[in-house]
Amino acid sequence: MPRLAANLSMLFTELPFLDRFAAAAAAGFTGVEFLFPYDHPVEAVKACAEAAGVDIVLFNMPPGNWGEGERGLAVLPGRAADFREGLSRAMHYARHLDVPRLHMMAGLASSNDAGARQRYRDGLLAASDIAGEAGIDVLIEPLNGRDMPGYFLDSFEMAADIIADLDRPNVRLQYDIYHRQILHGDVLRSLEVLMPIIGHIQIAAVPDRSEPGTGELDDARILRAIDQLGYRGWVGCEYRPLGDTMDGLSWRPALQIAPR
Ligand SMILES: O=C(O)C(=O)[C@H](O)CO
Ligand SMILES: [Mg+2]
Repeated sequence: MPRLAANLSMLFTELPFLDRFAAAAAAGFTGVEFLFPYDHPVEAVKACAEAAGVDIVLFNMPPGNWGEGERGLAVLPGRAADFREGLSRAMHYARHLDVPRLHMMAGLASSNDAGARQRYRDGLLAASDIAGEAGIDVLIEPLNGRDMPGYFLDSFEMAADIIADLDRPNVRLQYDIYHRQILHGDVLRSLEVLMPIIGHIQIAAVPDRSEPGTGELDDARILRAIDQLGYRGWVGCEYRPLGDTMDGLSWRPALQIAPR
């Protein structure tokens, strides 16, 4: 079964962020991911991950002013300098924390906007060049419009076309099962077709974004299919627990998932 990473931006939120690393390890996770580490000194994040003995497998590049509604800078006109500064900051954290992949959020714009598409392409090429020097992958993730209205990358087909067009081995797909089901459905077949470009997978039940096994999909069958397709990466548990995080982890044995 795939290796599960605890998303510390959604799980163990009963605790302060830096305490969540130890809680994830105590719950049997060997990997963690999160949205943004930038509110904390990189040395503190490193110390917590090392003390807990967990790998940090993914985090996001700075999204701009999240509180003001920004969800990525790449597509925004006039924000190239902010994007480059964010990329530099993400790289500092990724190098120091030995993190092999970064999610580059796109931002809010129409996917039909030619200027936004060009800015996005330029941003991905720059990120690919800089991250590639450190052996780091840059991931792009289609997000559904119910959770993120107006998000530029709102289609898995568009993401696959962009990845093919760039043809950069370190620009890969962040396949979030939750978004896939809401946007397109057809999860099992799309995992098979897209597997060659998948750099990371995330899971949450649909429609409540809760524990796997509590929604409309057969999450156990999906996780078995991911295994059978030969995926050896991580599956990020990016869900909102219905109650206490630890109580909710009973989904793992229920789906015959042993934390690895
Ligand atoms: O929203 C998601 O599913 C993500 O994984 C992004 O990184 C944050 O919005
Ligand atoms: Mg996701």
